[in-house]
Amino acid sequence: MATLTIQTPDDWHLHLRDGDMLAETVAATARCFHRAIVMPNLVPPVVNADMLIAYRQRILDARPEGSDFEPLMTLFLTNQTSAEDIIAAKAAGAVAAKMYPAGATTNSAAAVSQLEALYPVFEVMQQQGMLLLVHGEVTDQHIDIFDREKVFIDQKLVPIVERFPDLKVVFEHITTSEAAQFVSQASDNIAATITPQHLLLNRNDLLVGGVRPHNFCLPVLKRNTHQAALRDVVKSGSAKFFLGTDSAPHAKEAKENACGCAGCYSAWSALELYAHVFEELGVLDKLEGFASHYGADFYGLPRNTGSVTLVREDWTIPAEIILPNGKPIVPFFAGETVHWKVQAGI
Ligand SMILES: NC(=O)N[C@@H](CC(=O)O)C(=O)O
Ligand SMILES: [Zn+2]
Ligand SMILES: [Zn+2]
Repeated sequence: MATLTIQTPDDWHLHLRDGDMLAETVAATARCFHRAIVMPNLVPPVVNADMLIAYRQRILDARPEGSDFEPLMTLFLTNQTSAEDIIAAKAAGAVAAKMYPAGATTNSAAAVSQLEALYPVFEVMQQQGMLLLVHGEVTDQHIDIFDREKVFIDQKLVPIVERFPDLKVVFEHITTSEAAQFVSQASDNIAATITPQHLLLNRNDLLVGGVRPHNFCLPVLKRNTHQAALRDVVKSGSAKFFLGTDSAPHAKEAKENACGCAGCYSAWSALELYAHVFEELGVLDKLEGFASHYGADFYGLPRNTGSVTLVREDWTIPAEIILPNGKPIVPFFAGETVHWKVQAGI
């Protein structure tokens, strides 16, 4: 049987949620990832050091027996975030701060409405060596949803990168050829995460033959030429692009809804789906760099010491997962057959 062993990977973009959900989400990620960058878009969001410390503890408490999973915490930027907040968050162990344009995505109502007003905060982050993570979409009513990432680059990201050349920026969950090109050509302080869904799917998978709410995430899936551009950059093996699942669970009833939530719960199959893509591209040998090396290197953290083995074996992603509160979640790719499986018990 074919197997593939790689250094233990990390997930550089993850939503664990809170409360009851943590028992499910922490275990699902800890089955193969040692660390994860934990997104702060709770309700209310994680806006200060005290909230960050308390949230981190709730995550640690939810770890399965024997797990050494390590959450890497992030601060949610708002119009009110101050230099002191950044310094306190850093002292509390935050590795990054997350910038959502207000209203861009799930639970971002409290986020930033005037990006330029945050420049003094970026200045302090640059000094402190704290990374800036961005959800890169503008929110202007008149900008088409398929163009929101591209416009964000020109209007928002280029000025930030020019003004703060020493600030490390992760352009999260990129979805377009423009973003792939921008990051490729930018300085070494700019990198990007790529999700499994944006490598596997394009907007036909969202809309042809009926609306597929479980393929709906933000930034929304784009046309196949953009998907191809993302596949090209991972195929190239560039260290500027690394694994960030953006696994983002929502209750089934919130996804299968007249106003369905954005987010794909991919933690059950994420590493396997990346392996599937890398195999299709004929570059399985490049999975380890993408999943286990480049993210840690960019964040300035040590690479993991353990290893994870994937076995080439067909299995089917469950149709539903029942949460401790009895509510079902439909995982990403539910009912589909995946050809790789992470070996259990490592
Ligand atoms: N990606 C998504 O579609 N949703 C994320 C938020 C985000 O990462 O933008 C969520 O928190 O549900
Ligand atoms: Zn986002
Ligand atoms: Zn996300």
